[in-house]
Amino acid sequence: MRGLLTPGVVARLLFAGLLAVLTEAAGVGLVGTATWMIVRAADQPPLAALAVAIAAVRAFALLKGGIRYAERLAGHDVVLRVLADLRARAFAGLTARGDAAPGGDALSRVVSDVDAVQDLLLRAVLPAGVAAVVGLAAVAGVGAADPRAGAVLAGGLLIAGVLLPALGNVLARTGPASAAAIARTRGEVAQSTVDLAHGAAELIAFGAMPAALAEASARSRRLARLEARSAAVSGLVTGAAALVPAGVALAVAVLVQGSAAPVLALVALTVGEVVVPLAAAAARQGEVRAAVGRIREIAADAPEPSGAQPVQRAWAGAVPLRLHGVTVRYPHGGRAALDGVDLDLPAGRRVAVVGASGAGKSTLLDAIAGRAPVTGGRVDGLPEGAEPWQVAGGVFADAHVFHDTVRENLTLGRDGFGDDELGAALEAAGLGEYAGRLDDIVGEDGGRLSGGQRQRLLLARALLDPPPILLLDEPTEGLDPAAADAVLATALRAAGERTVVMVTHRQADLKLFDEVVTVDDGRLTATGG
Ligand SMILES: Nc1ncnc2c1ncn2[C@@H]1O[C@H](COP(=O)(O)OP(=O)(O)OP(=O)(O)O)[C@@H](O)[C@H]1O
Repeated sequence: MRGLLTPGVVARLLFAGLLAVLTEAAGVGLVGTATWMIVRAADQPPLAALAVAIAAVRAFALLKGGIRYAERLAGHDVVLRVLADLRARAFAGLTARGDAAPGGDALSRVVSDVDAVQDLLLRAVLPAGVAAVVGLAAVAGVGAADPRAGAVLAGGLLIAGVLLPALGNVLARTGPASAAAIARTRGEVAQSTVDLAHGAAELIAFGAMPAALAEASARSRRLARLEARSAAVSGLVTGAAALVPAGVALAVAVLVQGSAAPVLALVALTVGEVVVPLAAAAARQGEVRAAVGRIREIAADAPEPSGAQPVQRAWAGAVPLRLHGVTVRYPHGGRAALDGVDLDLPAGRRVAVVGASGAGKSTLLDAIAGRAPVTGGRVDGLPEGAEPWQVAGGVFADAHVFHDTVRENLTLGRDGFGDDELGAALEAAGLGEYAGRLDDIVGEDGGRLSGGQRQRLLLARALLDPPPILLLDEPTEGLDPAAADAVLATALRAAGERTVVMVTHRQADLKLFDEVVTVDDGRLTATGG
């Protein structure tokens, strides 16, 4: 994953791994010393003969707990840093793809796929590294004390730490409950949950809720069945792996003679337990790998972070723009939504855009604002160093109202707007009654506002810091004719000398504009003054 495993991250991972190795080593030391002490105590020696062992047991027990705590802190610290970075990239990647509203499947996948990376690091990469180091050291140590015991331990570790995880991995990748089938079904469940939540009112109004619920429940049950099968496979493999250390301990106890037998057997048991979780981790690897692949693909679209301070204000000064043969073709659309459009927008021009529904009016505004995929022609006039949104923007057809305060919906997190400026924007949009209620929450997508108030809030957002080219897509939709006239008049006054391009279906608006252009099937068919 590009740039994710920086030297700093790798160093932190290695540090967490080192602490994990020390924790396991302390655990093995604790078990070995305690067993030796118990065996030795059976001979009833003077207490002084056990003093060192007693001190060592205490020291190992304290060290194990202490280092385990530090290891958890270090491991989670590095993983949470990686996840924070990855999440930012994934969302930047989604934005760069131009998915204005990614579906429930895409959103839930970004969340769960990022969590899968956590699983990969914390449950697979770190434990596998730790198991390899601890296993090799233990085989060498036990082998030095008794070669046959060393060989049995090595065999047991290979079975529990390599063969059974490999088997779990293969089983999880094939068969009806494969990771891919689970991921697909989980995506379907996420999508239907989002649809149910967002469309509940319509589904109830049309009496379609029972059918939609039945379909969503069937999908959930299918997912539960697949997950149960997959859990059974991983449970069997993990169970088998858990039996191996016990078998190894038994074999060592039988093979080794004398007082070393219990010590080596229990050490083998403890070391064996270090590799047991690998089987479960490996059974999830198919799913985790698929998730990591998807998130890598999304994050690859993210632009490199520039490190520069974000620009927060609109471009100061007039900007004339000119569209030359602009063609827009949406990725999944059939024919061109805009087809070879020429339009001159000298500074201060007021242009009304009319046309039938679906003709391409909103797409024209999006092309001017640099939001639409322009596949042919060009838009000239963007000043050097200006971001497209600084030059042209306003009220778009797909504008979103955030489940936040009036203030946040106006500033969208940009700093430096005083309450007086916010109040003036609200007044200019005909929503003066909210000037004293800037901290009121407006509900999800403006659900606590009327349709007309929601529209005026979007207009106020556009008028707070208007760019040189103000784009308004039916800004007075939802208002009665008298209110629409009044709001448009004050909004145009607030726009001052700026260029205004406005989509409207209202004949009454046209007299306020220098030019009226008609869009028909993606083409500008007529212009009039
Ligand atoms: N994101 C998109 N992906 C694919 N096709 C799209 C997208 N947005 C718009 N279209 C298509 O482009 C064409 C023009 O749509 P546009 O929204 O510009 O029309 P409009 O004139 O603004 O319509 P209305 O008056 O109904 O808002 C339509 O055929 C529409 O289906």
